[in-house]
Amino acid sequence: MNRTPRTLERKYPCCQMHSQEPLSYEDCEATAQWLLGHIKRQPEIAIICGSGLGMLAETLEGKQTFEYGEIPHFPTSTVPGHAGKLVFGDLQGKFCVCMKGRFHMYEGYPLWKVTFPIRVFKLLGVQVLIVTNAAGSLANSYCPGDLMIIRDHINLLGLSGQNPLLGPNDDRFGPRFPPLSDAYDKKLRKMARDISKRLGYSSFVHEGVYCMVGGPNFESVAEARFLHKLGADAVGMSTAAEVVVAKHCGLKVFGISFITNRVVKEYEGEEEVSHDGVLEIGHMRAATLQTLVTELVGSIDPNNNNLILEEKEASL
Ligand SMILES: O=P(O)(O)O[C@@H]1C[C@H](O)[C@@H](CO)O1
Ligand SMILES: Nc1nc2[nH]cnc2c(=O)[nH]1
Repeated sequence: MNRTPRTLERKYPCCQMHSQEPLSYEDCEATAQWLLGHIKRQPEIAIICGSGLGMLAETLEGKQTFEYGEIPHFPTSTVPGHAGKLVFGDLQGKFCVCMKGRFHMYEGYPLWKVTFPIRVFKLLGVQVLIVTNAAGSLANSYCPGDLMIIRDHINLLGLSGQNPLLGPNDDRFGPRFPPLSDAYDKKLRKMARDISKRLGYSSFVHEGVYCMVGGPNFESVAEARFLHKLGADAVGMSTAAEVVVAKHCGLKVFGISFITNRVVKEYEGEEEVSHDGVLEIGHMRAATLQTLVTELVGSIDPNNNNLILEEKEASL
């Protein structure tokens, strides 16, 4: 029985999504074909811009921009700091596609819808996915404004049965049981560490474990302590589901978190986290993340299995 009242569906289109079947391979192909009919060539690298980090998309050269609403089957962004635009253009000589705004489960979208763009990117010819997000720090040594290269993730939703790959598997995307032990590409992580060193960023660039929770509330003190004990260094409301789908369809993945706040782990503390605070820190220090991602894109050879541009290899 469909329990979503029609008036609610009209006001919040994302409520309607719950009553739909997951989008098929053919739907993804239709979206990819529509985009290929509008862009000059196939993108090699996709970048997902997290909360408040969309300015990176503005640095692309020869930009072509599409509102999510005009792209067949695309959901729409409902969160401040997520503009809802897909931007194609050149970055460091690579043709890239940037999601200026992503989708979250707390907006009312099922995870297969949240991750739909990843499969479209694969069908567009993308080989490398760069995911960025805003996250709160659990590790005591991290400060707001720091960056964390994602070494691994804890997909708390996945562990509790909320996975974008639930349901019949379409082998054209990938295997029924994809391995996730090497989710965040080792070479890309090393490249990012080396670039951070060269840029003088080492003191505020960490490498750690990201935990995805459902949100939209920020953590209680007991939850924060629990996640820290589990081994998470940072927590956010995105990314892991996107990475599961990216690995399932064979993309190479690099992930980086922008630490916007400390997650409160003490009952005596005065700090309180807010989305406005997250956006404010994001704007203040977004340039450093932008520089690091731009340099990384410049060092990647998406067509080389080794991923590293030969002339850059010597300088790293
Ligand atoms: O899209 P991301 O993961 O960057 O967004 C984070 C998590 C929440 O959506 C929001 C909280 O302020 O920022
Ligand atoms: N869950 C969660 N997501 C965030 N996104 C930015 N900061 C936070 C945080 O403290 N917790």
